[in-house]
Amino acid sequence: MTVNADSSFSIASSWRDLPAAQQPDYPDLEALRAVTSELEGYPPLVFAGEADQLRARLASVARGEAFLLQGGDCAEAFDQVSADQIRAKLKTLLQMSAVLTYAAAVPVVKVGRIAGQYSKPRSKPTETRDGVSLPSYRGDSVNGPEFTAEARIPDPERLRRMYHASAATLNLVRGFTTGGYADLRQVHAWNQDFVRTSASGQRYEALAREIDNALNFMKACGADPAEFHSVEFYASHEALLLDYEAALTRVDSRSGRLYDVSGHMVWIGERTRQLDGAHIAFAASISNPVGVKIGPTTTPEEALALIDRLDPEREAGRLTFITRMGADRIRDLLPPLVERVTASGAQVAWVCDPMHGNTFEAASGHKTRRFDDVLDEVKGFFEVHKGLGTHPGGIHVELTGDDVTECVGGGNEILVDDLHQRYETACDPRLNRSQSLDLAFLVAEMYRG
Ligand SMILES: O=C[C@H](O)[C@H](O)COP(=O)(O)O
Ligand SMILES: C=C(OP(=O)(O)O)C(=O)O
Repeated sequence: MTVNADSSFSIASSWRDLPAAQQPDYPDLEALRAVTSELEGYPPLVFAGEADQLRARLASVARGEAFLLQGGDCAEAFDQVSADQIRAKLKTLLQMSAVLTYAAAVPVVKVGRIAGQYSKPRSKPTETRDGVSLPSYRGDSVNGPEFTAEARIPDPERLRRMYHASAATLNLVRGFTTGGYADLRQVHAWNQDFVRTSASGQRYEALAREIDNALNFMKACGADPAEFHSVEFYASHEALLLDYEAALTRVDSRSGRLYDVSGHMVWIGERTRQLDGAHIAFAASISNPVGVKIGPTTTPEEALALIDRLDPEREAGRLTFITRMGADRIRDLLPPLVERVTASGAQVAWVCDPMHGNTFEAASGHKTRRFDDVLDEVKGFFEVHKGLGTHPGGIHVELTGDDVTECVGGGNEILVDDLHQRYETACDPRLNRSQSLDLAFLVAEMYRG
């Protein structure tokens, strides 16, 4: 949408008159206003031109020419903004991307759930422990995870901390991805601490040797393109807290369009994608590429209505549908959606989130997911698209670079009894590094097949 600077405020805030689900109940609205008006004056975290570039990359995904790898924490946490944590996540994504690019021979668009993924929609407004009920933890951008009444009060100061944590993360990500660390000649270095202990690390090492040989061959032929020395990497998060997202929405001086400069891509979650709600109105007002989570209750009519609202011009790259049906339902629920959307002429990118439809609570009380279910949902996703002749455009996964024990199964099998060992997520269970690499190898096989 093109606007002039004067009217941008009213358009960026048109969502304010609409019902907004999952917003914090701030006790002090004056304090909220003070923080958001400061945020309005802060520098953008990303540039509109970068968001446009990602939009062009996602258009390739929608057209069947590239594959999206989108992944990162379920919930980032302020106390985990450290070089080690950020490097570990990036390393995992780079390794997965190397596997997919080389083994599936497809360009991979790399997008982190990173530098802004601090807000969580919750199923229940309260959490009860030993008979005591407190407001649910909604991500570090809202309240604290500690189970005390004080920590659970929504505090607008946390929005400012989210901005700074995102800026620091993005700064390091930019350094790593353009400053030599992501050079393809580092394929072995990304695996260094991993190869001896894990089967997936060893499998990766064999693939890295092949990549090395290919690079040497190309160099000997005189080809050493710039693309091998840095990577394009983009940041995304759920646009959940509309006060924050709106405060970071600006008019692009080049085009007069509105962009949410808190991240390159934002998505609207399964719990906030109401057609007449504030989140969809907000997403419709910005020009970033946007995603929408599509869960098992989505009807083809709803999917088409979402396209009308968010992608009225039917431009490839603008809209990504991130499906999260559950392994046992995807084969039944996805085909009618894909068929109707394809028949409508829309060019959405279809991406599979195999995490959110497969969560269960173990007897120990840990929320977990079975690696086999995750894999089966991705398999179902590929089967459906193969059957319909459409493009399985990518995966969207919750993962970490650390050796956590949050999801069960995988090559280095984690048992239900192991979950307590390193269960560190702030919200939902993530694949660890070994499980993430296992998944990348299996997805590469499916893609090739
Ligand atoms: O990550 C997604 C949601 O925030 C999460 O699944 C909600 O979890 P809950 O059902 O425990 O609230
Ligand atoms: C909340 C999330 O997912 P969904 O909206 O699909 O439940 C998420 O991806 O963090």
